[in-house]
Amino acid sequence: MRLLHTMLRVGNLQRSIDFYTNVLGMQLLRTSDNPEYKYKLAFLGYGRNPEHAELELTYNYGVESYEMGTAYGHIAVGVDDAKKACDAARTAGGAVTREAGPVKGGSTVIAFLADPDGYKVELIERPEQSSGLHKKEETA
Ligand SMILES: C[C@@H](O)C(=O)SC[C@H](NC(=O)CC[C@H](N)C(=O)O)C(=O)NCC(=O)O
Ligand code: NI
Repeated sequence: MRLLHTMLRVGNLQRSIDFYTNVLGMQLLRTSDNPEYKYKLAFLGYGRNPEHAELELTYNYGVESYEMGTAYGHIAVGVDDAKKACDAARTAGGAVTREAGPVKGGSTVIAFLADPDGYKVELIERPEQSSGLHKKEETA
């Protein structure tokens, strides 16, 4: 098996496409429209399945917002420099909700953005080289 995508329901498809491309540097991979069932899809990412997991954005005709609830956490994006990524995000109109800094209880530098619908996006600095998100992290 392999992880293919994560789906988020959004209130304005182009607004979200603009965010994930202009602010987070993703590619718009494909879109589709399903008039029978009244929804549109956009797939974005840093590459295509199966090598890269993708983000699936779903727009339901006429639905401009959703209750975020308390269950959703975040999607995470690896970056070379979290502070620079936050500065670039701000310049591109993105909202930084947690400035770059070590994760609580660890040394890996993280930051958080909010996308146009309020979904949180975690930026993790050089996850491949990080000494661990938490002091007592153990590889399973
Ligand atoms: C392309 C594939 O990755 C999909 O996820 S499409 C699956 C399809 N999605 C929708 O219907 C989206 C609109 C829906 N109103 C929603 O908000 O989820 C889906 O869930 N189909 C259900 C089925 O039983 O086919
Ligand atoms: Ni899907």
